[in-house]
Amino acid sequence: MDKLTPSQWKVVSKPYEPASTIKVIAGPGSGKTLTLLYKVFHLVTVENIKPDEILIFSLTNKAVDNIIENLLSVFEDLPTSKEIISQIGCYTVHGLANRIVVENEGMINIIEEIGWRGLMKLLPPSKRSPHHVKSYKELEKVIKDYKLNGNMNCKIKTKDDISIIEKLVELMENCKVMTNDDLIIRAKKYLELDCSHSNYTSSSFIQDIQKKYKVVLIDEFQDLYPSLAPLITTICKDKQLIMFGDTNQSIYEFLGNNSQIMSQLDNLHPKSSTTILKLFDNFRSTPEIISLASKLISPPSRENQVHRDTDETPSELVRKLPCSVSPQLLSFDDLAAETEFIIDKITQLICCSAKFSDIAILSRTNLHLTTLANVLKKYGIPFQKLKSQPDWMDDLRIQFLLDILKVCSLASDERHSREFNTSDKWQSDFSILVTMSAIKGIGDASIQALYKACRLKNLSIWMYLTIIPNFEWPLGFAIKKKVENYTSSLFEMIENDRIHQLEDPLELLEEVSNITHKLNLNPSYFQPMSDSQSSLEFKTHLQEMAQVMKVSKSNKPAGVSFVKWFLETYFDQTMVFHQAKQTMQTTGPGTIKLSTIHSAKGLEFPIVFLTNGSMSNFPMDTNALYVGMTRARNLLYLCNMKHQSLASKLPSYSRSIMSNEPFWAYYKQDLNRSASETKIAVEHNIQRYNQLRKTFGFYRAYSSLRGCKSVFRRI
Ligand SMILES: Nc1ncnc2c1ncn2[C@@H]1O[C@H](COP(=O)(O)OP(=O)(O)OP(=O)(O)O)[C@@H](O)[C@H]1O
Repeated sequence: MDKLTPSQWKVVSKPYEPASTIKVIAGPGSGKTLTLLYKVFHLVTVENIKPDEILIFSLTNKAVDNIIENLLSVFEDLPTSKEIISQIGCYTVHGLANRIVVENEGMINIIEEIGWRGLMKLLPPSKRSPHHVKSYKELEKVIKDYKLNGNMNCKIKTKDDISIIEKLVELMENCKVMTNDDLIIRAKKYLELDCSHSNYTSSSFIQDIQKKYKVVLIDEFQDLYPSLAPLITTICKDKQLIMFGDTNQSIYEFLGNNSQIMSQLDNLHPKSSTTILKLFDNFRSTPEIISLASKLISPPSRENQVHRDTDETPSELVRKLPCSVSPQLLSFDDLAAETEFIIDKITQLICCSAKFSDIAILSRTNLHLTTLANVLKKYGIPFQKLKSQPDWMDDLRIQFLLDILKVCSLASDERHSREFNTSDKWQSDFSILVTMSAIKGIGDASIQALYKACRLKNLSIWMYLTIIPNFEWPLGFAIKKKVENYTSSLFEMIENDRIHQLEDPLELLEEVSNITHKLNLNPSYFQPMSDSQSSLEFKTHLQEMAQVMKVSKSNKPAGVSFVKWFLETYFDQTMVFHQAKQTMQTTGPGTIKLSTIHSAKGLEFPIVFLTNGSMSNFPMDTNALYVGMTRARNLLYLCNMKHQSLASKLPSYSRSIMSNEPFWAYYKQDLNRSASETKIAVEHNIQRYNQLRKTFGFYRAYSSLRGCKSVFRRI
């Protein structure tokens, strides 16, 4: 721990005190995460706080992954390190809420794109006009507004409209379909249920939160938004709350103003038990990068100023020496010119001392990253997309398979409880509507007529289809045939309870894929997945899903059906698996990282390309730009970045990066790499680059690159 600075040590050594708050304000690269990790170490080894009395949470999976991974190295010298870490509670806010709700309600559905599209089918055509709700995204917003405010979005205002939305909300309720906001509200409700006033026995996790945890650490407090406040304040009250953050890196303002929740957290414990500390240093970026990035942020406000108790002064801000290369601001006429510049620059860097794994390309949109990924692929440059969740979970075809699994599992449960009037009797409806909506030829009118008939008979859709003779169904002959095909494809799984007998993940996946194959699905429902790479991509995603199923199988408790266990826990299991896989990938030959700025939060890279993509006419949000810039340790290239604070401060080109030997010596030292052979290599590197430049055909791009010609001439 001797490497901690005095200001970091001040945070770490502050004694444990119940019902108190330590707020640590810390700029990018100041060692916030490192200090949090050592704080946990100190709590366990010096303050006698047990690991299972510590709860850490953050908003993003990335931040949580980062903490878990680094805790291992902080505790590695202790013989029981793995055991200690497994006892510390480390969650995203939604992961924690999910655990509370699932422990109390069993399987729930967090609604995704395919679910919203299914719900959209229940809107009468007249309500799907530009004057009403024209896309599933709009429906999502209308329902969110309705649930939050009880009143309607301006597009839906008549009584008739309201009753339609009410019915959709009721369907969601019955089928335990939740948005992320619902999840948070529901978790808070369970936390507040008082055992003494009801028959309710709180789950073990709730008891842990209420009674066991003594210290709650929040990383990246600037990411919290107002609707999380009730849950978070309930969890943190009367514990020692230690929170780390930097308001300049607040990039979730679209979810609500961070200052609202912060004022509630700031006032959670009495002022006399609240300490504000600050970390000053920047260990990450070169002074050149920091100097440009600091132009974006306003000077610290009085409240955030140096705390009386700190030993250091802000003048100690930058720990690294100048590197002699300034960040470069470039503008391009079109996307092709920008991407060719990036490829050319990567070629130069790789021909010097950089590895692919040193480089990150950050953009604000996923769409732009996909374009860049295609270009990298074309040039054979290895890359990896950093995502908050793995690609397979975003694949609509996989979401469909998961929905079929849910139909089978839930409808089979309903079959068991037919005699009893349990609340579970409707739960399969949502997944049935979603999956039926994807079948070729079953139109919205049929779906609506069927759903209405089920409501009239007070039966779930599956019960209606299996109990009521088909001549009573309010459907035309051709549609009846399709619906019959649907029920007969699923019949064996549900009515004979085969779904709960299948214990082998691959067998289960095979059977459910066969069912899907029989359903004659409408390919347009799964757009934009219909291109030539699509089936290869699907195969990869299926393999990844199968791997997660195997992990799930390996930790399934006895006496629970595999499908139930998998559906309840696959989200958490996937995250563990995803994280392990990303760590493994860093040890290979190296890949360039592609990431949105949001997904790159909390990470650092030796070289960063920050691009605004096709949004070049729109200035980037200041905080997002600040976060992006401060991910870079040594080299920063800003492409098409329009911002008032940067425009007039365009630095001139630095000398060619390839022949800048002092820089490469600096670079290797910064990354603890051997400094030998730098000198001999320069000529050779330039030759190698020239060869690659010819192979890649950069001369063609040369004429279309504006502002970059000078770089080529100097080589
Ligand atoms: N006391 C220290 N001595 C040497 N290096 C340090 C020290 N503290 C932090 N670092 C290094 O500084 C870099 C940034 O640290 P860290 O990732 O913890 O910063 P952060 O404040 O969480 O940044 P951000 O807010 O941008 O996520 C890391 O490479 C870390 O190892």
